[in-house]
Amino acid sequence: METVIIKHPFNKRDFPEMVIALGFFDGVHKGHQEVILTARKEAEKRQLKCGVMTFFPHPKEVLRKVEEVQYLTSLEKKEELIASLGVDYLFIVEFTKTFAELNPQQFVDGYLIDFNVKHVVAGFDYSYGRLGKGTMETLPFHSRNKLSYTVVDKVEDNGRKISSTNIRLALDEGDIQLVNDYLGRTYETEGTVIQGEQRGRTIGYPTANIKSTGRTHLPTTGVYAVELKIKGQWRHGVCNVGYKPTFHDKKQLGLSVEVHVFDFSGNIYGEDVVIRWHGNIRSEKKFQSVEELIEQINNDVIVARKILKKQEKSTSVYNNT
Ligand SMILES: Cc1cc2nc3c(=O)[nH]c(=O)nc-3n(C[C@H](O)[C@H](O)[C@H](O)COP(=O)(O)O)c2cc1C
Ligand SMILES: Nc1ncnc2c1ncn2[C@@H]1O[C@H](COP(=O)(O)OP(=O)(O)OP(=O)(O)O)[C@@H](O)[C@H]1O
Repeated sequence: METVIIKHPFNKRDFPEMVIALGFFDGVHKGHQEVILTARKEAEKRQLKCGVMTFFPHPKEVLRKVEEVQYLTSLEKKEELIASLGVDYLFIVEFTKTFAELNPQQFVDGYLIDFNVKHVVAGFDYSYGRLGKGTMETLPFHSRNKLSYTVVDKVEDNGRKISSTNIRLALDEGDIQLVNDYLGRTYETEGTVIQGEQRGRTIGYPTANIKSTGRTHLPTTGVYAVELKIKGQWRHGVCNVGYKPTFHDKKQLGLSVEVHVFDFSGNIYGEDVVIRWHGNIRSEKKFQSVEELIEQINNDVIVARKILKKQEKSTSVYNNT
């Protein structure tokens, strides 16, 4: 797959005729996979190349609908996932205020027709152009019938749309099961191991304190069964996301993410790591004594091992790397 970064206005380049899937695609969840795989099928049918057009940063952020978007996938991860779906071209269009001002006609002319797009695929709720005024139904009009299109029906779960927004809400509720169901793979976040307070080892549970890379959407505070990829190897563990209320009255130190890796010792400060989130165990609590906390962690480890053993039997194709 070739990735092409587009800054508006861009220097026109010749591309082969193609079918294109349109959307932001944060998380590359099951709904997105359906859209992209439909584009691939349409491309094969027409013997054309298959492209995906996405944007960066998130339009909601540029249009100030939200202060900051916490992403489900970094740009690199999104690229990797889209490539694994057999796409030929990924266009990452820099989303700026000027780009957002393009009306539907200008978007269709400048970003679809000029890219040699012949057929467009998007979901049932996709819109484009200034104020989202262009829809799939207006595409023949705006393209003077040069473009045909396929609309993908809503991919849903119990009547609820599988969407990036609903996955973020599930993370905010610590519902990892739902997150992973919607993604069709296990949720991952990237980070670096940093220095903690060095207390972990004194209570018998040394932890790797992890600072997330970029603007990652973390699960809410609580204890989780996880895998941690260290130096290329996946290891089982248990993770606490929180403020350690047993030791700190207020949220003094900010949010910490720490993983106790089972049967592991070694200095990993400064290492880049990946956390794979497998299941929620409980909420974070303030304990009256360190002994009570240790007793609870002993139990967390047992529960985490059970969850991880169970998931090993049902590993998704995405989880092989
Ligand atoms: C599995 C696990 C569960 C934890 N649960 C809690 C908790 O419920 N409440 C709390 O105050 N701290 C909890 N902690 C955080 C410990 O207080 C923390 O690991 C310890 O203070 C060491 O921190 P440090 O690595 O920054 O030195 C948990 C840690 C782990 C590994
Ligand atoms: N559940 C779904 N079923 C069918 N198409 C979908 C689904 N979710 C997204 N799409 C389509 O995938 C493309 C990318 O959508 P987009 O990036 O807006 O995802 P989203 O999950 O709807 O995001 P958000 O929650 O931010 O609205 C669009 O064409 C959109 O219509």
